[in-house]
Amino acid sequence: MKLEIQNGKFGYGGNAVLQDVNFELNTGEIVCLLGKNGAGKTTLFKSMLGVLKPLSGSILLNGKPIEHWNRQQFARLVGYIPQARSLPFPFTVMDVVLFGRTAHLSAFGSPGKRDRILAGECMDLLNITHLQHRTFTHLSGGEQQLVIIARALAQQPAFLIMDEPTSSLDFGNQINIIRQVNALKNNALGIMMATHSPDHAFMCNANVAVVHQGTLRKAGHANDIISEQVLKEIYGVDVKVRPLDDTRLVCVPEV
Ligand SMILES: Nc1ncnc2c1ncn2[C@@H]1O[C@H](COP(=O)(O)OP(=O)(O)OP(=O)(O)O)[C@@H](O)[C@H]1O
Repeated sequence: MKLEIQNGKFGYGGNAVLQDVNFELNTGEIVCLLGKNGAGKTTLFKSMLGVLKPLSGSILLNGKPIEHWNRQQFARLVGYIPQARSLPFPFTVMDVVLFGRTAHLSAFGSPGKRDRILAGECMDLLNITHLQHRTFTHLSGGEQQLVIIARALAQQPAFLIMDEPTSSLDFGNQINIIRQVNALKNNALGIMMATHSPDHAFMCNANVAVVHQGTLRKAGHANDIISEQVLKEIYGVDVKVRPLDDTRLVCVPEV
């Protein structure tokens, strides 16, 4: 399956944030999206999800424009993990994770035993089973983020769009999410993940796309794209890119 942008121009009220965007995400692929604050990563995601109408150009899911997809069918195939923020969900954690099953239920259906088992498995993967009876709004920001990720996993989409999923997580949970992302890729999901840590792209052996100067560019493997020069150009800081072993590179900022 393929999620594709053709000649996309995206923005607000007629003002373009990004233009000349051509891109494709395939199942079984991880693309890490880099770009400085305000570059347009969330704008790109909102456009790919059909929440923000493109100023021009097309977004296609399996060759069909996304506006022609039935919303429930689209939601079965494309999951979204928004940037961490306090969502007003006065529900239990189990209920929030079960919301991920909504697109799979019939019009008036409610989640059944299989949905609850799946929700439980997703919570297990993220080590949050002990939170299942807690009220979502009473959790810490990082705990809420893990619940939102579990909800997206319960959706069992073909594509997962993740907007800085690790930003509010402690070091251990960040690594757990990166491991989950790698496992999902092996299960043939297509994943696009915005991150402010270029090392995530090395850890995921991912492809990289960069939002910079009003467009999306440089799609290729992390080892080919992420260089000291590119990081200086994007973030304006000096970073050494060094081999950790035969295959993996790491970023070491100069301070
Ligand atoms: N609803 C909106 N109306 C008008 N302009 C907006 C709106 N949302 C975002 N913008 C502008 O679009 C630009 C891109 O914002 P966006 O949120 O896409 O950046 P980002 O790359 O996700 O940033 P960050 O890394 O800080 O999350 C910014 O200049 C922002 O001010």
